[in-house]
Amino acid sequence: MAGSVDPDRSEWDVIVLGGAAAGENAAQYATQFSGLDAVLVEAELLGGECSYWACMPSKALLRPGDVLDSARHVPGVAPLVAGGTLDVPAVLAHRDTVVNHLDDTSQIRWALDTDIDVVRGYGRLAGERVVRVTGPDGGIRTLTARHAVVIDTGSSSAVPPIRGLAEARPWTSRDVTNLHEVPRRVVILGGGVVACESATWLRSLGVAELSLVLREEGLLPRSEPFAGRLVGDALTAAGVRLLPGRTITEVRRADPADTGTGIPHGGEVTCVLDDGTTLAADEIVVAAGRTPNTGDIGLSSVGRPDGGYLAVDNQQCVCAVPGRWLYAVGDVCGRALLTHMGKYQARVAGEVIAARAAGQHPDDGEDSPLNAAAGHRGAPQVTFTDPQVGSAGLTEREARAAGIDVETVTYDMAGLAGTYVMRDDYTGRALLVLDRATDTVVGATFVGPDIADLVHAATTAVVARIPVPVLWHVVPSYPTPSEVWLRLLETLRAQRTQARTA
Ligand SMILES: Cc1cc2nc3c(=O)[nH]c(=O)nc-3n(C[C@H](O)[C@H](O)[C@H](O)COP(=O)(O)OP(=O)(O)OC[C@H]3O[C@@H](n4cnc5c(N)ncnc54)[C@H](O)[C@@H]3O)c2cc1C
Ligand SMILES: NC(=O)c1ccc[n+]([C@@H]2O[C@H](COP(=O)([O-])OP(=O)(O)OC[C@H]3O[C@@H](n4cnc5c(N)ncnc54)[C@H](O)[C@@H]3O)[C@@H](O)[C@H]2O)c1
Repeated sequence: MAGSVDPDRSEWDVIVLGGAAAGENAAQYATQFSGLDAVLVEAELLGGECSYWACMPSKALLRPGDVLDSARHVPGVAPLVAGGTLDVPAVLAHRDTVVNHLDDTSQIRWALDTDIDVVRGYGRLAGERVVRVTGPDGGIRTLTARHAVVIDTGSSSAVPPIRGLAEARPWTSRDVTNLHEVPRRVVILGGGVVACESATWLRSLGVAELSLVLREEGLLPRSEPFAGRLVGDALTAAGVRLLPGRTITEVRRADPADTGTGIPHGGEVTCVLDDGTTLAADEIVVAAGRTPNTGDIGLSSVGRPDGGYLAVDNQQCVCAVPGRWLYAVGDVCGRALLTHMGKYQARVAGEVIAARAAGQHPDDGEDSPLNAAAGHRGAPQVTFTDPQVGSAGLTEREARAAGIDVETVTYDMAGLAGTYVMRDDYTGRALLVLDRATDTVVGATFVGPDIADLVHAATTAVVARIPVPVLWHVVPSYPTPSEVWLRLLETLRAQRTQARTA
């Protein structure tokens, strides 16, 4: 579907460069009650990476394996699924439905229904409040913003400079989320979130030989160490080979080919490891972090270096650009590479833009609704592995690095009535990180099946700085996994009593 606009129009109040979910939110929040108008400039598909090549397809691929595994551990249900495997074509067809068959018609319709215009093409800044767009036909349009430009150009898979790797045309997150053929043997480079989630669905879809090569000693290096251990134990039990403390030094593929997204990009791949051993596979997946899409968006035209993450203040205004007209939201800021955090930043940026356009000077005090510091204090994340890993706020390591007087408390998630009735093999653990000085929770991590929804309570506790004595009055329902909060408080009290009497 084409964009909406009069091809001769060249001026809007707000221009959003990059039409992912965060950019859509920035446009919506800037315009909805202000009388301002906005345009989204999008080079590929409105909705961005999350909708088509990241969160949504990955969760569609993970859910069937999760359900099957749960069923295998519920007495009375287990015999119904014994020996069963996933219907792979049906799983991939459902994934295609979830990504709208890579068609953004419904997103364009949402934008137009919300009175937000869309220009298709690749945009670059060309001076203060000016964006130059190269359209699909090669034509160039110059757009001017009366008030603000918001950058939401996102990030792409980083491909490390390993000899032969780029030439071998490895799968990136776009291929592994949009796979159309399941390779028999796969090597994954990386041990972070993309590596662990991809390993989980590839194994459930039937990859026979799956190896993870990670340079750290444990998986999920940004999480609490016990999270990586529990996910690693489960992957190993599922037959995945973990190669911790290893890197790939060279990749060889005789016949790399542009076969299309999610189809093996050629024949056999040979990976040479740093200990001299080799791994043969039908595909290699690079899951080695992200690179911000800032190398070719005209930053030098506004006095900023091309490339790298964009430093922003707590109202998402790009630092060191005079006049407070340039904002950035989402992965390009490098603050938290998560869809919900990008959208949160966008809500703040949009309202700040509307307020400033109305001649106001929006309060940027720490707990003001127009300051994004509070939300980042409790930033939540769920990694949809088996077991899931959910967290909010700081890890113990981060809290200590921030100079906090740290106290921790941990509890075995299997010791709860709510998890006991859930399945016959429940394994999990919870950890709270507390600030002794304020007696508040500054971080929390939960690991276990179906813990995703525990995280929001933790986010609330961290963001609202709820004191521990008040948390005693926040009563969890019985029998649910939320009872872990009560058990953590009881354990904390016992620890403190013991420390006083020791
Ligand atoms: C496999 C995978 C799974 C993930 N799962 C989750 C999850 O479950 N939950 C979660 O919260 N996060 C998840 N993430 C992270 C999430 O996808 C990103 O944080 C999110 O997509 C970032 O959104 P964004 O707004 O920064 O931009 P992006 O989604 O990266 O999109 C940027 C948009 O800008 C466009 N663009 C770029 N340059 C230009 C230009 N010059 N002109 C015009 N348009 C341009 C692009 O075409 C694109 O549409 C996952 C990531 C991956 C890789
Ligand atoms: N469920 C979710 O919320 C979800 C799911 C997927 C991705 N994401 C987001 O996407 C982002 C990207 O995920 P990711 O897993 O790619 O990144 P990551 O930062 O989580 O992990 C990157 C991994 O690659 C390794 N690595 C990096 N450079 C390397 C090199 N040169 N050689 C060898 N190994 C190297 C790192 O050591 C690490 O193990 C994350 O920040 C995450 O927030 C979120």
